[in-house]
Amino acid sequence: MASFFTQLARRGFSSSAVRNLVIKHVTIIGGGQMGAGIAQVAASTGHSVTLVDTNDDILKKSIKGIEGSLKRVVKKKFADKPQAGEEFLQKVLRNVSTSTDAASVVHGSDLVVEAIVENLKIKQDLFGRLDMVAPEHTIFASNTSSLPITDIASSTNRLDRFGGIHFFNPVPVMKLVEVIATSATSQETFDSLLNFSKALGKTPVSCKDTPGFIVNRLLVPYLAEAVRLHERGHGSKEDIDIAMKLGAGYPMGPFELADYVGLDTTKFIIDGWSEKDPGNPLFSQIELLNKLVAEGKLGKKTGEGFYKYK
Ligand SMILES: CCCCCCCCCCCCCC(=O)CC(=O)SCCNC(=O)CCNC(=O)[C@H](O)C(C)(C)COP(=O)(O)OP(=O)(O)OC[C@H]1O[C@@H](n2cnc3c(N)ncnc32)[C@H](O)[C@@H]1OP(=O)(O)O
Ligand SMILES: NC(=O)C1=CN([C@@H]2O[C@H](COP(=O)(O)OP(=O)(O)OC[C@H]3O[C@@H](n4cnc5c(N)ncnc54)[C@H](O)[C@@H]3O)[C@@H](O)[C@H]2O)C=CC1
Repeated sequence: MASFFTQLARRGFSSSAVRNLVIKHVTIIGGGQMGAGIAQVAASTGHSVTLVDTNDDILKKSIKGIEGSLKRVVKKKFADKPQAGEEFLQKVLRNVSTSTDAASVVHGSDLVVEAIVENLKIKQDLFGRLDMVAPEHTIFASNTSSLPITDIASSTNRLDRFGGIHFFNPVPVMKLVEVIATSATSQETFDSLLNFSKALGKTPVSCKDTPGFIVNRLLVPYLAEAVRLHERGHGSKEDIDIAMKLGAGYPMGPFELADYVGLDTTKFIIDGWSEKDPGNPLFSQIELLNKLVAEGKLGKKTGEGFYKYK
């Protein structure tokens, strides 16, 4: 059945008539680490989710990943009730459907969350196409790590219904969501994204549309400096990782974390920022990172990055 807001939109009410959209159906585009994690958490909290990627093989892998991660959650949450745990798992999986054609599934969506490759042009192309077919009331949001939400939104005609919703990896575990408003994001859209984040059991913080928002503006220079410190011969990867875990209390050292995030995504972020701010030494090229990415060593997801995982 169409949601209340879909019905409103069909009757010609624009988003400005809707004070705070209650999000029920979510389309998530990109079934990689982040998209699959967001889909899992949204489905676990009773949302109906359509997960989109470029082909069925990737989507099968995404669903398998969601199932594996859910099993870890269920094992903990339903430790004394395995039958109830199994029922919960099956119910959550039933909340997720998949598609390789975003344009054909967004018609029923209250919210589209994009979690595809960190490339401005590709994100703009996607949202530009979806803007033509999505209902009036549908909110668009990007999970970008580093790109300006304003630039991504510029390919659409729904600047008031466009914001950033930045999750952290692994999504089922990390409690934070950064909600980003551009100068054109309406208060209704922003509130809907904040409430959606809370409905997922996360703690949202409000961010401006500035490079890296809050967390990555602080995290990226730290990670980059860790590699430079190593390149200068001032510490082994292993010692730097141990030092930051045992000395600063971080759950992962910088090299472990970069491998976990993905070195391709890491390189997209550094390249994008150094292009925008070429003189800034914080974002200068990192030879070791470039070499690993050129060799297809993208971190944990490919079995090797700074470390080996096989
Ligand atoms: C060096 C290169 C420099 C280049 C410079 C440029 C860098 C640019 C990079 C920018 C990156 C930007 C990315 C971004 O936008 C934002 C981010 O997401 S940053 C990443 C944030 N994440 C973290 O910091 C993660 C830190 N790590 C951890 O918190 C833990 O290590 C982790 C939870 C991942 C694993 O914990 P650990 O104790 O090691 O392992 P366990 O297996 O025991 O797990 C603990 C606990 O958590 C549960 N769990 C783990 N993973 C999942 C999962 N996928 N699904 C469900 N549950 C999971 C597990 O079951 C355990 O639960 P218990 O209750 O303890 O049993
Ligand atoms: N990896 C991380 O730790 C974090 C990443 N992010 C951001 O989330 C986004 C995704 O990152 P990951 O999930 O790590 O990447 P990933 O590489 O694991 O997954 C990206 C997925 O998007 C798919 N894809 C690419 N183009 C597409 C298109 N046009 N239509 C549909 N699907 C498409 C790919 O096939 C792939 O499955 C990026 O913008 C990244 O910056 C945000 C927070 C943390």
